[in-house]
Amino acid sequence: MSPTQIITFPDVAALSEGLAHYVARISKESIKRHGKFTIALSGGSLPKQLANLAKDSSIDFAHWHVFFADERCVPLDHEDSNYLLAKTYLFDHVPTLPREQIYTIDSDLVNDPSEAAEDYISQLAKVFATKDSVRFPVFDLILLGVGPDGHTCSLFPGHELLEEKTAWCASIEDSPKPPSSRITLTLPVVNHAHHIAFVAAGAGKQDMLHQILDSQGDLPAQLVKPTAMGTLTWFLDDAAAAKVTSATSKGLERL
Ligand SMILES: O=C(O)[C@H](O)[C@@H](O)[C@H](O)[C@H](O)COP(=O)(O)O
Repeated sequence: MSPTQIITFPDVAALSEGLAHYVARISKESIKRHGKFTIALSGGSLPKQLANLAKDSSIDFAHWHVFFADERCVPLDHEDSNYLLAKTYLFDHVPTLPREQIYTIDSDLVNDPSEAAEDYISQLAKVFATKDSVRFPVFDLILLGVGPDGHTCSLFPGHELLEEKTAWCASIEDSPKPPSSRITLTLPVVNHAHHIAFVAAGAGKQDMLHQILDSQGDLPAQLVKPTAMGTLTWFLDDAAAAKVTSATSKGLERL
């Protein structure tokens, strides 16, 4: 497994710039390699940090296929919707990204999370071939956030969903972070991605990041371990990284 890279930036503005460079690079490499770029986005503070991507005219959004690493079971225009956040900060500013290549939760199924997860698996299968022909989707890039309890996607500490070994997407109806009903990519899907990047900023994440990055454990974010060919990169601002003692490299120097 390739080693984890931890990259730090002086502030959130610099982090967003560095993240945009990184996403643009992987988008180019992926489109060159297989004619498309498959990406999964998280919610929380992440979509706002992607706004710089819309300013990069070298990005070929026409070949993007966008999924959600997790989604809340709410209508797409609800204030809790991760799709709405991504639309507000990114999709509305990139008219070249075809709307049919943005794969959202089916808003008719938000009252039935397990049906919504099944439907999302079918949507994944359209892009990643059928469930029978591939074991797991291999995303070019999955962008993750991390919560103060060490959760990522909608995979929470101690939750039975961490044991899921075969499903591509699963539902959860007892999420400790509201809203309680969600769908989420599973750990095997996350770990099969070519590139996985965590993005975290702010002093409120210092202690959790120290625990995640400087020790071994079974917090959901610690269970994100790319399979053989994958890379794992952490994008942190200095405030979030203040207590991390593992080797870090400085922002754009490395990118
Ligand atoms: O739908 C969600 O709730 C998110 O996808 C979740 O997994 C998020 O990424 C983390 O909670 C970090 O959130 P912040 O970036 O807001 O701290």
